[in-house]
Amino acid sequence: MVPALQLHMSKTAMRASQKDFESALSQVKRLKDPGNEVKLKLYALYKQATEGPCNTPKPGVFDLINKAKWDAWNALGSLPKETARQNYVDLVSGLSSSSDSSSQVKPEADRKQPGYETLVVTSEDSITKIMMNRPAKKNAITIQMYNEIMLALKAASKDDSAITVLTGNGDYYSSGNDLSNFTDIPPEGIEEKAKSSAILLRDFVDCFIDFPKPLIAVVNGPAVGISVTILGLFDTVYASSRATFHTPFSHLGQSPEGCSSYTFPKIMGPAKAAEMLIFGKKLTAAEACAQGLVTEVFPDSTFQKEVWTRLKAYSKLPPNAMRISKQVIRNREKEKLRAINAEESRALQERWLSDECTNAVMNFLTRKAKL
Ligand SMILES: CCCCC/C=C/C(=O)SCCNC(=O)CCNC(=O)[C@H](O)C(C)(C)COP(=O)(O)OP(=O)(O)OC[C@H]1O[C@@H](n2cnc3c(N)ncnc32)[C@H](O)[C@@H]1OP(=O)(O)O
Repeated sequence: MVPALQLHMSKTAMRASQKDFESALSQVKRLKDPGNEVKLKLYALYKQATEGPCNTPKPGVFDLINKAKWDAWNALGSLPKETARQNYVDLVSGLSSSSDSSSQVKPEADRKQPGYETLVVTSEDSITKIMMNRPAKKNAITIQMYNEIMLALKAASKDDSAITVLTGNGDYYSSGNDLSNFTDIPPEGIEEKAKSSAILLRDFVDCFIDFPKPLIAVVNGPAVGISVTILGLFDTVYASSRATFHTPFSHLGQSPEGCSSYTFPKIMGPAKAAEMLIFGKKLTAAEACAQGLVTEVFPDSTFQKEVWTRLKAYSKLPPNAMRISKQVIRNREKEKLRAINAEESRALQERWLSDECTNAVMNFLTRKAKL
């Protein structure tokens, strides 16, 4: 870029940002109480934007409020003042843009793409959003929903959106595989059912392995089973503080899928992965974040606003650069992931024929067992 033009552009951007910052400062006074976590975030960004990195002495352990403020500011490290100012403006605009603070999203009937019964698929602001839409069944994934998610991902890989999001409608992200999928046995028998389910599973997970654009999970509530395991194939995972992460495979007489037998030990180390995948330990959002499965946790009260503000900003980045970056990060693992997916699907095909699995599913369907 011509240096003079570059200088002009950056000065304009900084001036605009300073103006936005001042208006955000007055806007923030009119907001209803956004809760302590957001207030701390606002405080930290304000201090960073106006004074730069925190270099004041750390308050004593009993000075709880000032220590919390200092920690929040100090956590921003050497974030540049301009970026802090911009983040402050984005956060305030997200907080003001909608008065709806609930985690339930109303399906956007007017903008939704036709042809899906179990999903609401929308494309707006260079973001394709695929929302699982069986809230009364906790977004349990039926055979139809697996097929529709694959269709939606294939369409999103070719549309002009820059990023793609998977999320859930209602209080759950997803309760995983719909256990009544196992009851629809074809005339060819149970072996045939297990075989076709293994093929479906392999094809479904391959779609995530091969997805070419940045893929983001917006985990709006508890996540179970396959909705958790495939998170290792996403590029970013944002979670509400209400979300939990649970893979009760042994309880169900089953074994891990979604390449989690490979991605989880890689992400969180073998010992933590084994506790989740073998013993079914349920993680809170904070624990999942500490272990690297989740990118960032947001307070439930501001989850939708904060996440969508962030995603709208990301979706404005150059789309080709984002795609190439993803390829560079992921491509060398693709063949390996496909082989792991095939192996996990084969193991499950056998598990689905076991007494352990049949009894666990029957117990759930006859309401003798719940997680
Ligand atoms: C073909 C490819 C296979 C890939 C392999 C995948 C494996 C997995 O994903 S394993 C994980 C399977 N999921 C589960 O085991 C979860 C089972 N569900 C539960 O334990 C509970 O429903 C709950 C803890 C998720 C929620 O409990 P609660 O808040 O008490 O709500 P309800 O149980 O009353 O649920 C409301 C409604 O939704 C139905 N439902 C919820 N989850 C599922 C599910 N996974 N499969 C089928 N149906 C589900 C539940 O039966 C209720 O229905 P109604 O009784 O008709 O209201």
